[in-house]
Amino acid sequence: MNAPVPAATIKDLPVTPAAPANTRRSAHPLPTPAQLRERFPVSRALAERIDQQRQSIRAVLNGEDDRLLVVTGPCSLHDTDSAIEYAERLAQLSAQVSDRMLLVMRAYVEKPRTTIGWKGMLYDPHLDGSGDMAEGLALSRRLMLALVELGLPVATELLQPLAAGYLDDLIGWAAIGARTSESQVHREMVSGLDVPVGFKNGTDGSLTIACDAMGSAAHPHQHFGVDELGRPALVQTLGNPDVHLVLRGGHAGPNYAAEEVAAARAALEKRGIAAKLIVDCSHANSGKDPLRQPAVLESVIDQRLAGDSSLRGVMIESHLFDGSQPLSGNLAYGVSVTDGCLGWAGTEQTLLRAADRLAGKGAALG
Ligand SMILES: O=C[C@H](O)[C@H](O)COP(=O)(O)O
Ligand SMILES: C=C(OP(=O)(O)O)C(=O)O
Repeated sequence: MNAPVPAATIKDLPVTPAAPANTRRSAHPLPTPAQLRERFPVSRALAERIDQQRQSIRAVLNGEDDRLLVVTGPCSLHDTDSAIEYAERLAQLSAQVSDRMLLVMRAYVEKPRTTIGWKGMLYDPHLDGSGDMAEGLALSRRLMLALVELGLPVATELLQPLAAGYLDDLIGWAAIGARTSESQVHREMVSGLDVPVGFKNGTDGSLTIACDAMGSAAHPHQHFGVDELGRPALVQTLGNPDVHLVLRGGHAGPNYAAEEVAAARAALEKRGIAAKLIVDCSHANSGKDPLRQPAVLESVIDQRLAGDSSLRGVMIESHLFDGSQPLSGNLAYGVSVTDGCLGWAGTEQTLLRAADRLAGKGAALG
């Protein structure tokens, strides 16, 4: 094995002649995670509350608390007012169902795209393609902080590993999306997070990549990264014990029915991974029709009531109003600008009904 090169020797190495300028990109400095955390700090009391929220989520995922974890909220956050209004309503609803459900608000500021499209508040907060990421980072952190201060845990998808350090002290639960579950870089990042993380199955429906992801993320890693000051760093991680599978359907159709859930459970058990499943009621499980999400949730409740205790949670894409709208012209308040969502009225009714059924008070839909 080669001996490490002493720092002094590295300094003395001849400088490589500058490569021709790359005309295909330009770089614009951004604040570091440390700067943004200092600008929008988490108080000690709030940090303790977030830690407690993570413990509660872990208890549900581990089956020590038999409530249903419900991650619900907009497909993407694009304006502060509607996000705050949603969080206030959700906090009120949470108080009504908290004996049967643990509600967590989706606060997604990064969107993975199949090809191209708006990538979320963090990248383009003015919604006009100007790509003001310095403002996007600040707005995302400020808004997420405001949402947690309203009382409920927040959930987000961690898409760009470099962005995680700006937000990961605020979140109670995170997802790795269907398009990135197979990525080594994302698995390494998750292995160093002190947050429960769900890996989604692939867009083709593959469970294998998510199972592989869980195996990898539960292990220690050494990987390339940046420190709090934005400097290149060797990052050493301990492995994340709180990883689990999110069933979101795939190109061949949904995967939330009892038969597919049993197959997922068997796939995990074969690898010696405890089956803690979350069903995403949206995406390929609803055929991208947001109004079909209640039927998916209903099936999950049926399966729970029939004795399937591996189903620990659900995800719902929900906003103040039904549907979605294109990102052009005057935007309607409280309507998603990415995937279609179930409106608040439908969300509240669906969750109250599910809570009643879990409490043994309601009957299945005929
Ligand atoms: O949840 C959101 C979308 O399904 C995901 O971002 C992909 O969107 P797209 O296929 O419209 O790019
Ligand atoms: C993009 C999302 O999901 P998926 O990765 O399952 O497509 C999402 O939940 O916003």
